[in-house]
Amino acid sequence: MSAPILEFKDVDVFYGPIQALRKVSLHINEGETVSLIGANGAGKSTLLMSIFGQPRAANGAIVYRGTDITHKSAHFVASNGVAQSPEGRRVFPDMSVEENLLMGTIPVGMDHVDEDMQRMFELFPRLKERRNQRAMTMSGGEQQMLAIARALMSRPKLLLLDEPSLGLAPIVVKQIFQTLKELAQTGMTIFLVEQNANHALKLSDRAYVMVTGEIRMSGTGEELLGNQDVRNAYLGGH
Ligand SMILES: Nc1ncnc2c1ncn2[C@@H]1O[C@H](COP(=O)(O)OP(=O)(O)OP(=O)(O)O)[C@@H](O)[C@H]1O
Repeated sequence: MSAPILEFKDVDVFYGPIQALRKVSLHINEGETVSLIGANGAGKSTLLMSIFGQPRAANGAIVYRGTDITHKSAHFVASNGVAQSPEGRRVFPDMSVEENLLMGTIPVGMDHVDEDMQRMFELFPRLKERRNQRAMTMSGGEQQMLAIARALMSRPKLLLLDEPSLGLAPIVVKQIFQTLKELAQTGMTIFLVEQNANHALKLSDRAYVMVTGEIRMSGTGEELLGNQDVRNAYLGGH
């Protein structure tokens, strides 16, 4: 078993008087695909954003590659190999596909930009066809591909994905998850936050279930897919 690349140790996060994360402990090993599933408002996005210190953990520790990053800046975390495809994609609407991809190099500089852009176009051929198109004119699925590719432009050691299936048609979700599977097979470490438990659990080596800010269950993707409580709560009982 490889070493954890990321660990949460008893992390509490508050928004004013509201406690959004409660004593959260979890870990992600190098090369793993791990997902965090849970309902609306469970705290999944908060957990991802707390890796960048926004919001900051009030108690506990977040450790990345052996360094306590609990009080580090978002810039420190990003320039040390963590990249995120945020909830709602947040592509730069007036910029072209290529310009959006260039923005992804900001944390690390442009030394490998041509090579990396080619790599993104191989992973997402649809982006190659649309390289000069403004992001705002692209479909939701294409924007999602762009958000993932933009994150990959910094050559992350850990890729965070917040709800990549959100608002997309089932066939597009299938394509996105197929690409994530290919990415995982290259050895990329992926931490995925999803409401679409079915796709997330099928893709993942391991997963955690979050309910109102607490980790309630964990196991392999397969174990959780077969768990009746998980099926009732997140898979429509089937
Ligand atoms: N900026 C904020 N200020 C106050 N409360 C917040 C803020 N952001 C999130 N919360 C609250 O924290 C809790 C967790 O929200 P969070 O967005 O992390 O959940 P989530 O599981 O990602 O849900 P969703 O899938 O709907 O995004 C919710 O009760 C939410 O209302």
